[in-house]
Amino acid sequence: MTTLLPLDYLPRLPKHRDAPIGCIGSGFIMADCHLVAYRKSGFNPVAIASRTPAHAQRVAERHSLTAFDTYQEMLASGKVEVVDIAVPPDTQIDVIRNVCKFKKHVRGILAQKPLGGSLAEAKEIVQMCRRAGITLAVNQNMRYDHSMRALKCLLERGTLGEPVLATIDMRAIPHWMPWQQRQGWVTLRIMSIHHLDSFRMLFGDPERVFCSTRPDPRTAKKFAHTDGICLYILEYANGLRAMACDDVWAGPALEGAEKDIGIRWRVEGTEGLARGTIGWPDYPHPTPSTLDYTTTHQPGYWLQPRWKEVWFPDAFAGTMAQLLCALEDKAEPEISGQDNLKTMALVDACYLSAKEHRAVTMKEILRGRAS
Ligand SMILES: NC(=O)C1=CN([C@@H]2O[C@H](COP(=O)(O)OP(=O)(O)OC[C@H]3O[C@@H](n4cnc5c(N)ncnc54)[C@H](OP(=O)(O)O)[C@@H]3O)[C@@H](O)[C@H]2O)C=CC1
Ligand SMILES: O=C1CO[C@H](CO)[C@@H](O)[C@@H]1O
Repeated sequence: MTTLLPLDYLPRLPKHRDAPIGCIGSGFIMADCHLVAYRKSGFNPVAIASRTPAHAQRVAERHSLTAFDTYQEMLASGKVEVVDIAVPPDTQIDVIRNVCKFKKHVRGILAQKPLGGSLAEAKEIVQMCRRAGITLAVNQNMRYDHSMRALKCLLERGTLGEPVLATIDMRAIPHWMPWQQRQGWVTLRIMSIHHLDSFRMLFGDPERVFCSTRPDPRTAKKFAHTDGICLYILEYANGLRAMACDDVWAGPALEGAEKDIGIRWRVEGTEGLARGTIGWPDYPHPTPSTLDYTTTHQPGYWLQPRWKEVWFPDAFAGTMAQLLCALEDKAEPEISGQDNLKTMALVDACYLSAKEHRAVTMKEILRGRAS
């Protein structure tokens, strides 16, 4: 008989959910994901401001918030204790610098990924928040994808034994954001950052990375870039190898050929094998992530737990919850700004490895050599 032990695939929620949240930015991710998840979880978003007041007003009406013409006015109102930011990465440092001026009222900031335009900027953001006494968390929300959390639970229980080989195979076309063009980034700092961060959450920090990239033929028609299709291998001291193929081209699927879109992952351990999918945003159809596993502890079966929650928007409850819990516990958030510097460093290691066609250690990047 198969026994399916319950897996902890949901985030820990704070005891009190009434900390007033002020939102900065009113684009896709704020309007369709953060705020939807916060309302579902009983959190307390109260206000919003953006660059264009009419955009903030529109989202305020949809989610029953007070709109302010500028985020400085919102912060000066004294009504906000937690600030949720979703603006383009190259504008995030200035926004955070200004939020820190309101340290009298603001206790926590949830910043979007990537934390800054570079590792150096991310370090500055971490220092600014520390000096202001504000708790900084990062919205690296793939860590709260339900299949990733369930997988982490299996690893912690030893169901898979020692991890030997982990792979992520992404064949999916993200929505492009206009600010990516001025950065010249397509994949590593936008999408691979989730996979690199998830590998860190699951297995810890690797020693070095080998990365190879090429332009994505579709996006190359819009702007020059190097990091379209990205392949990378992480080497861990204990022998584990983690590898990803982030193919945001995914073949000529938008040019008339059939689509084969999705993110698949697999972890092979000495005592078990897990495989799964990350539910790719497919509005209006919710596509939950999946997990199947088999283990020598219960031979002869695939176990297939399922759930109804989806990565977008439900995982955004987790990233806000980790900040609210940290404020409640007076502790560091699970994805603190400080922790996220290592993910930013890993992204830089990938850029440098691809540029110089060699292995790059995390130490080399953390010591100061950036791409
Ligand atoms: N964790 C995740 O899974 C995801 C994270 N993201 C991240 O979220 C961020 C935003 O992405 P997304 O919503 O898709 O982008 P959009 O381009 O849709 O929205 C960006 C928003 O930021 C506002 N804005 C721009 N500059 C400023 C500024 N200086 N001050 C205040 N507001 C500003 C814009 O204002 P306005 O419209 O008012 O002019 C707009 O509302 C990015 O960093 C992206 O990487 C995005 C998708 C998923
Ligand atoms: O972080 C991200 C996660 O997936 C999205 C899917 O459209 C991306 O656009 C985004 O940047």
